[in-house]
Amino acid sequence: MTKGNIASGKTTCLEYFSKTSDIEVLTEPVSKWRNVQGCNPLGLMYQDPSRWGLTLQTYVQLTMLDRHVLPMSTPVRMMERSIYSAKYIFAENLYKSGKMPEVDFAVLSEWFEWIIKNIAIPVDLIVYLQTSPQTCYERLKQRCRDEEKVIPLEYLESIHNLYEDWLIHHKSFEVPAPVLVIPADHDLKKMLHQYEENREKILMAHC
Ligand SMILES: Nc1ncnc2c1ncn2[C@@H]1O[C@H](COP(=O)(O)OP(=O)(O)O)[C@@H](O)[C@H]1O
Ligand SMILES: Nc1ccn([C@H]2C[C@H](O)[C@@H](COP(=O)(O)O)O2)c(=O)n1
Repeated sequence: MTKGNIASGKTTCLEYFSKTSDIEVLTEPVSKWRNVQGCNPLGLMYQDPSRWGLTLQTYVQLTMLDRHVLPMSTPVRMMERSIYSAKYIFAENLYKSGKMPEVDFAVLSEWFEWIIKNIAIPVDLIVYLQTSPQTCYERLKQRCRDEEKVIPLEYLESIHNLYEDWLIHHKSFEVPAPVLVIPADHDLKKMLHQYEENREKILMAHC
C-alpha cells in the first residue's frame, strides 16, 4: 500500500510502477468520491465537515473495502491508501479537530472494527511517501482540484502529524505491515531514481 499526505505524489508513484508488467495498480477512487449518483461528498465535506464528514468517510470506507477484496489478477498489487488510513488518519483528524460529532465517529468506528475483524485485508508492505506539509501544499495548489481549494496548510500539517505518529513513532494505532519510508520532497527526476532503488523491496514484499 502506498501512503502519504494529500498531494504527496502517491498517484504519480503508482503511475510509474503501473508501467511494469505483472503489477496491478489500484489508485484511490477519488472520481467516485466526487460523484456518487450525481452528488459530490468530497466537495460537501470540505464545505461543511461537521455535516458531511461521516457521509464521505462512510463512502470512502466502502470504496476502499471494495478495492481490498478484489481478486488478484497479477502477482503484485499496489494500492493507493487503504481502509486503515481512512480511519486512522482522515476520520481521526475530523474527530480530533472537533469536526466530527462523537456519535458519527462511534458509528464509523463500529463499522470499521467489524470490517477488520470479519474480512481479511492482507497487506505485505506500506510504502510511506514522507513529505513536508509545505511541499504538499505547493503540489496541491499546482494540481488545482476544485474541492481542495479551501484546504489550508494547517490541515496538511494535522494529516502529516497523524501519519508520522502512526507509521514512524508508533504512537497511535497498530501498523498492519512493515513500513518502507521514501523521502518524497524531491523533484520528479530524483523521485523516479528512488523508486528504481526501492523497486526490489517493493515488488518482493509478498515473498
Ligand atoms: N516529485 C514531484 N515534484 C513535483 N511535483 C510533483 C511530484 N510528484 C507529483 N507532483 C505533482 O504534484 C501533484 C500531486 O501529485 P499526485 O501524484 O496527484 O499526489 P497524490 O496522489 O499523493 O495526491 C500533481 O500535480 C503531480 O503532478
Ligand atoms: N479517507 C479519506 C481519503 C481521502 N480524502 C481526501 C483527501 C484529498 O482531498 C482527496 C484525495 O486524496 P489524495 O489522493 O489527493 O491524497 O480525498 C479524505 O478526505 N478522506
